[in-house]
Amino acid sequence: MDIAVMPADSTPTWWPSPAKLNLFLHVTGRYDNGYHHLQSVFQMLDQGDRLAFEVTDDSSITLATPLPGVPAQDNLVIKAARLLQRFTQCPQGCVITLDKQLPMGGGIGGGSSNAATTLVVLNYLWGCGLNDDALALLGLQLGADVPVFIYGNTAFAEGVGEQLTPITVAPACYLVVNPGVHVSTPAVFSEPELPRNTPKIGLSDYVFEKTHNDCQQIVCNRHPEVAKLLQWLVHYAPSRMTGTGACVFATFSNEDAARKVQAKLPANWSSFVAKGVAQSPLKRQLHDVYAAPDRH
Ligand SMILES: C[C@@](CO)(OP(=O)(O)O)[C@H](O)COP(=O)(O)OP(=O)(O)OC[C@H]1O[C@@H](n2ccc(N)nc2=O)[C@H](O)[C@@H]1O
Ligand SMILES: Nc1ncnc2c1ncn2[C@@H]1O[C@H](COP(=O)(O)OP(=O)(O)O)[C@@H](O)[C@H]1O
Repeated sequence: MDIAVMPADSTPTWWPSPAKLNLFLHVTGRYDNGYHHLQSVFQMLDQGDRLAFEVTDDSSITLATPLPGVPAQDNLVIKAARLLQRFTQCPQGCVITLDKQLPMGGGIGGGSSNAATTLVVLNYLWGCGLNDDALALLGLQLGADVPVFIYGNTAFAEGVGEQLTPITVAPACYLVVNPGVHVSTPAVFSEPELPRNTPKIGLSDYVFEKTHNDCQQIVCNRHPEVAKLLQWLVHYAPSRMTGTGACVFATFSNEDAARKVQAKLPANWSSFVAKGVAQSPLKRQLHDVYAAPDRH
């Protein structure tokens, strides 16, 4: 799989819904409600899905492009649109088109990003007037990873991933590989052997080599294909699993180097190459739209 760069000027207006990587993921404790206290760096990528929105005068919300295996009422795009409509009592509705490129359930945040793009763009198109903090709070009801996509910055994260501080990391190009196995996030977090006491680090202490992903060993034990992929990739570049898996990323200083290794990948592993960006393409596009002189 090779994901095309998202155009900002095609018709209909496409809105980016980028992927993320967890450059590291430490589990530092557990809340009373069972959720885990995490530390992570969310790296925004320049590649992802894209969505288009057509506003309607009635209140119906429709997804024109259903996802195989995901009933419409469970699709995070529909859930996000309904949540915003209910919260703001907006009388308008919409028809949404989702161009799905990212593998689902791979730890690269596709569903959460789709929800965030829906909240951010409908807030603009419906004229709801919510700020990012309000949208992030709404988004958190849909998933722990939604707020980072609302703010759209590469960020150091704490809490369940909602306490975010922008961070500057070294420019890099990533080869993201999908081993093709499905890993359940709740299953990983309910594993008795999951390390849950990793000492906290400060934002300024973050160094890739001195951090790790606490979920990686558990996932490798349960899914040998992930372990095999990691063993293959580390031969070429520093590599790590993202989130609760199953995707794995290898880090390169430039696109050519990433593409050379991509060309050597065994055919059973799909992959894409993406650049790390400080600000998500969604936020850049939104900024341009708000800055346009003819906006109504
Ligand atoms: C851990 C991360 C890192 O990015 O994994 P990935 O999903 O990206 O792989 C995410 O924060 C996941 O966020 P998200 O996928 O939105 O998770 P949610 O729907 O909120 O939670 C799914 C389930 O995971 C567990 N969970 C999730 C987040 C957290 N901090 N502690 C938990 O224990 C809970 O059992 C929860 O019911
Ligand atoms: N719009 C959507 N895109 C992707 N997955 C979705 C969407 N709506 C609901 N889901 C469900 O959410 C699950 C997690 O999706 P995703 O965010 O892609 O993975 P992850 O949280 O591992 O990065 C999927 O397996 C799917 O069942």
